[in-house]
Amino acid sequence: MEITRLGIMGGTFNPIHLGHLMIAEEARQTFHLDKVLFVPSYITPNKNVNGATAEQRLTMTRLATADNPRFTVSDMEMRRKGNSYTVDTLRFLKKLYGPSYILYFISGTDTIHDLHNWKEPEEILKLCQFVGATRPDGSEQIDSIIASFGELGKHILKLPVPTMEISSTELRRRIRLGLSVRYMIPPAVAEYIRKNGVYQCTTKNSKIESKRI
Ligand SMILES: Nc1ncnc2c1ncn2[C@@H]1O[C@H](COP(=O)(O)OP(=O)(O)OP(=O)(O)O)[C@@H](O)[C@H]1O
Ligand SMILES: O=C(O)c1ccc[n+]([C@@H]2O[C@H](COP(=O)([O-])O)[C@@H](O)[C@H]2O)c1
Repeated sequence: MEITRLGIMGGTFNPIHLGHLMIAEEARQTFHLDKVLFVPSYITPNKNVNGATAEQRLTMTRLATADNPRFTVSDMEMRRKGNSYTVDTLRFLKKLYGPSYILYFISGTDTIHDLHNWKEPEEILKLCQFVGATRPDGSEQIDSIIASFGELGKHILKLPVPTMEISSTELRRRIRLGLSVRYMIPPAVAEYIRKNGVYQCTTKNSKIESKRI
């Protein structure tokens, strides 16, 4: 049986940035993934999402990944609607592709810290290898979280990556204030944001805030 290693990069991607692309590429290389599927969430559980529509987040994800032949985007969570639970996405992919596919869910360490609060975390670890990007200096303590899952903890894989202090929250703030986001997001995404006025709040307060900078 020929094995295919499929990476799944789930995220709100509000907007997608170089931190996301970098960890996906590092995971692809380290775990010899054949492909990485970017899956923008429709509704991220327990997260307030504002500033861009689901459709815009999907479009930006497509623009950001278009130049990498190993990256593709799926709108499966958008089509499924409702809360985008990772266990549902993994079950769907496992059923679609069968046992010849090994699934690698790619995430940041902050995600690993929260994994116990997700829907059916043990089931998630049965369905995939759960990759957690960590700081290269090893300063993050995720061993106790790995141990807390017992035998299933072996499905959590540490991936040391260069630290990139970029977040979508900070990017939305910068865009609102008219600050540069160059070298933080792909140029095609920056262009889309500019043309469509995404995240550019037009309220009186934000104009006042901009003037102070
Ligand atoms: N700079 C980064 N380096 C490594 N991993 C990251 C980075 N930014 C986000 N991630 C990881 O990418 C995944 C998707 O993240 P998400 O789309 O929520 O982006 P975010 O920048 O964390 O967003 P927000 O600031 O809105 O919370 C998560 O698992 C998160 O841990
Ligand atoms: O399944 C869950 O319970 C669950 C809870 C929180 C987040 N997730 C998924 O984790 C990914 C990253 O989420 P976030 O909050 O970092 O944007 C995204 O694909 C979410 O759908 C999944």
